[in-house]
Amino acid sequence: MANTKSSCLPLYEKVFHKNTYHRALDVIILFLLLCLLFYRLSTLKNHGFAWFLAFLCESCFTFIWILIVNCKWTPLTYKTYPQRLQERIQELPPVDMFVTTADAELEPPIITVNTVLSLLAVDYPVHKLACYVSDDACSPLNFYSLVEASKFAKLWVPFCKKYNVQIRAPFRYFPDSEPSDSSSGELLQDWKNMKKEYEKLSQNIEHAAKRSSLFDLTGEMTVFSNTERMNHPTIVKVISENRGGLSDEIPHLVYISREKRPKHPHHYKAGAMNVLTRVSGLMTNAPFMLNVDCDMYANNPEIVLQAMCLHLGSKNENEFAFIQSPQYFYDRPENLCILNEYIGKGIVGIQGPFYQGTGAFHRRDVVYGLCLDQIEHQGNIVEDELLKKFGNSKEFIKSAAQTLEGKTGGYSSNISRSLDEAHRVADCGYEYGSSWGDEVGCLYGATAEDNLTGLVIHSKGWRSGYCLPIPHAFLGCASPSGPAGMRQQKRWATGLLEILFSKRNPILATLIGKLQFRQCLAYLWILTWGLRSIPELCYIALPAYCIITNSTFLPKVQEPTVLIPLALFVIYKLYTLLEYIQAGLSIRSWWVNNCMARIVTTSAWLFGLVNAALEQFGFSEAVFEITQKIHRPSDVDEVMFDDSPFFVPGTTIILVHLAAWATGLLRLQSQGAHGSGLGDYFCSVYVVLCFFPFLRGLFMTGKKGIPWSTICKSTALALLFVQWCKMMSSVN
Ligand SMILES: O=c1ccn([C@@H]2O[C@H](COP(=O)(O)OP(=O)(O)O[C@H]3O[C@H](CO)[C@@H](O)[C@H](O)[C@H]3O)[C@@H](O)[C@H]2O)c(=O)[nH]1
Ligand SMILES: [Mn+2]
Repeated sequence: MANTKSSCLPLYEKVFHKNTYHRALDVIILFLLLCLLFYRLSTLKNHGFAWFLAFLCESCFTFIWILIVNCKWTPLTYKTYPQRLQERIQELPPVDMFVTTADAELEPPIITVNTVLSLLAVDYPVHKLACYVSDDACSPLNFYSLVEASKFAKLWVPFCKKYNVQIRAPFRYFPDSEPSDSSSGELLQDWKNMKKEYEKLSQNIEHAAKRSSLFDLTGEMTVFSNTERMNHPTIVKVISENRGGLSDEIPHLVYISREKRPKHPHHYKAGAMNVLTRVSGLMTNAPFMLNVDCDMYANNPEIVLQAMCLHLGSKNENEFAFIQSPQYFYDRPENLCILNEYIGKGIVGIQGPFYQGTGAFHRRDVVYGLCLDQIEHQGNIVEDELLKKFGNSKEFIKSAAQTLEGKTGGYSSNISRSLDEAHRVADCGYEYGSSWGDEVGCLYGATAEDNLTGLVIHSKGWRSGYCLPIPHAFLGCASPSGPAGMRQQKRWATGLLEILFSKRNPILATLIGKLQFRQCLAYLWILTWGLRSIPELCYIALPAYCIITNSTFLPKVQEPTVLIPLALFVIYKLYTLLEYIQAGLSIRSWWVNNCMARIVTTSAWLFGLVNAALEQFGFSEAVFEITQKIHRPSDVDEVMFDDSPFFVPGTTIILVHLAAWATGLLRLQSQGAHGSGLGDYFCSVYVVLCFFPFLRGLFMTGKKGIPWSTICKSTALALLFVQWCKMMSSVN
């Protein structure tokens, strides 16, 4: 009885967020921006170069603001009811879970192991789950760690379920989970045993890491002998197989290191994802696939149930192509928080969130290229067509046809059976002549493969869903600060521009595809990150330029029109501050992020733009540099320097403004009168405050100090700039 009743209740509901005052503020800011532009335009002929440049920059900012307002306009979230889903337990579909790792040093195996353990232990019938780990490092250490982890998992998973443990990644669970004295003796005993076992596991892995060059490559490990990271055959190993008996308490666990050969492009993460998709297609062929980066452990044990509420809950079960949960970080809880809170939820209300590369539950048939309007005629698929599309594996094609016909793969108790074929589909030549990476799977052609793949799915008319449970679904390591963080931001900026400059760009997708117009604007907001560096850099240089050339780019203090830029500045800053406070963040993190945004835009994104331009003209090739995953101490707000070019723009900006102040002061002494106004000086001081870490870095040593080589380069650039300003002022 309860069953029939529960099957009528919805599995999720839409929650529209009323945001009248956000909208009002958004519109006020837009209005002020337009006033400013109008004022500039109407007074253009009375002013010089600075005025014109300010007009150009502000036009860009207005355009970006329109994109942002569009993103934020109709926020939406979904409320899910996993307990209702659980009451229909027999109907739960299988889910394949993918973890990608690519470097045993930058991505320590213990982190990957924790992610895998958290996935193996989620609240979902174990025999409906399979976990596939792709190791692009081809590291025996990774394999060894996973084998050890699977032994530990056989204790850990039952323990988590027995005591309903909330955080199922042991490295996050143990430090602060000691049961209180009042808890049952059994729990205390079990907890202590588990802790001891986990310590043993991490020690084993640590020891193995220390002697990893001397790994004993015998037995199971012989496959790793004579392998190099970029030159080795496919390795697929079933680490743990769930044969469906009662004693099998953990899901299937499979290790995959796809074939790599020096002359074959491997397409980085996208390539790894496609191999995972094919191997899992042969072994378990679940209709849904979750993928996470190796550092993104499942923080909410209900996450699979939550996502399934969305996938299975819509009336025709065809609403969403994928369900995305936002990225959050355990070591920097505030990072990305604002982005997820306002822009993220806003995009959910348009066509759905972007695919973020991790924390997403994809429908397998959509990944295989299914369009929304093809659902009706899934029945008649010709084998030849399939061969052309999916490559030359009869077995894989059989499974793909099943998927496209909507027949969900049943539970596979014997996955080792498919091992031979699995090796074949993971070979580096398998994709030649097929549609993998082009029409099928994760798409190639941009280092931001996630955005590209999601965009193409949206272009086919699909929507995506958003899963925002409490506690957060997945938590990972925050982006590092300093040079490594800059490299990551640069890769993103480049990768996003690669999409913008490609034939898959959102504008074409709206014109000839099914991408909604507002979703197109949302994509433009993210894809143009790299382009923003130019107006931002110009605007930051403007106050210095004006002070040096004794001109101004703002109305005089006594003119009433000065109120427009003043109001814009004050309202915008207070507005963003309010957003932080509403999200429960501190004023300090608001200020730090405000400064970091300026620094990243003018350095990492600038180099991202240069990089993307070079690629367009064939001078450089896209690479995916892996980001280091480490536990960081809490002084992460500090900007760390090295001699990479990333820190040249910031240092130059500081030097240029200091030079401007000196020029201004000298002029004040000699002439008294002044062409630049208070506004120019105020802006200059504000810029210096934003780039304060660089000012401090000039006088510090070690990682917090700017190296001499950078200072020299920046001084040369700053001198050039000052010289150019002088030239300009003598022309006028
Ligand atoms: O050749 C490669 C390179 C990377 N990876 C994996 O890709 C994931 C992401 O790499 P990471 O260095 O952590 O990059 P991030 O910039 O942190 O990743 C973000 O940005 C990527 C590109 O936009 C997305 O793919 C990611 O999901 C998203 O978290 C990791 O699990 C890597 O192991 C591979 O499997 N093979
Ligand atoms: Mn990452």
